[in-house]
Amino acid sequence: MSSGLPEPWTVRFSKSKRREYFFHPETKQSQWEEPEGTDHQQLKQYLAEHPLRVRCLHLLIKHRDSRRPASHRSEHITLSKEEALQELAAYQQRLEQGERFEDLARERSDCSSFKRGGDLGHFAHGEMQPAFESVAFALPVGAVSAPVETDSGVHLIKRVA
Ligand SMILES: O=C(N[C@H](Cc1nc2ccccc2[nH]1)C(=O)O)c1cc2ccccc2s1
Repeated sequence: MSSGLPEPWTVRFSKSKRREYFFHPETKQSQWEEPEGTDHQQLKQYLAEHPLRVRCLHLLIKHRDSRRPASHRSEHITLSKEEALQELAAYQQRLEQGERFEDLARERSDCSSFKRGGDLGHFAHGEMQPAFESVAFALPVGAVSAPVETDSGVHLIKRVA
C-alpha cells in the first residue's frame, strides 16, 4: 500500500518532538509539513496500518551466551539457551491458562523493565534489536509472540499499543 507521499519521501517518528516528520533520503532534507503533492487521506490510512511506534511488554530469560549474562536476579547466569527456551515455554503455558503477562514478567524477566511488568514503553524502528523489532511491529495489538531470540536472550513479547 502506498503511503500517499511523493517518491522518495518517507515518514519517520521524532522522539524529541513525539510526532511524525518527513524525510527525503536523497537530499537528506527533513520537515514537519507534509511534502507538496501528498495524498493526505492515503497517508492517514497508511499510518493507521503501519504505525511508526509500538508499545510492548516483554519477558526476557537470559542464558550463558547472552550479551550480558547477568541481571537483578543473578550476578552470573549459567542457564543454557535450551534450558532458557524450556523455561520460557512454561511461561507461555501459564499465559494460555490466563495469568497476566505483567505478573509473569515481574516474576521472571531478566530485563530491568521487570519492575514495570516488562513494559518497554513506545519505541520506533531502529530502537530495539532487529529480531525484536520485526516481531514487535508484526504483532497485532494484544497478541503475544512465539519465543524470540536476540543477543540479550530469549523473549516473549506482548504488543499493547
Ligand atoms: O535493554 C534493556 N534491558 C536489557 C535487556 C534487554 N535486551 C533487550 C532487547 C530487546 C528488547 C528489550 C530488551 N531488554 C538488560 O536489562 O540487560 C532495556 C531495559 C528497558 C527498561 C525500560 C524501557 C526500555 C528498556 S530497554
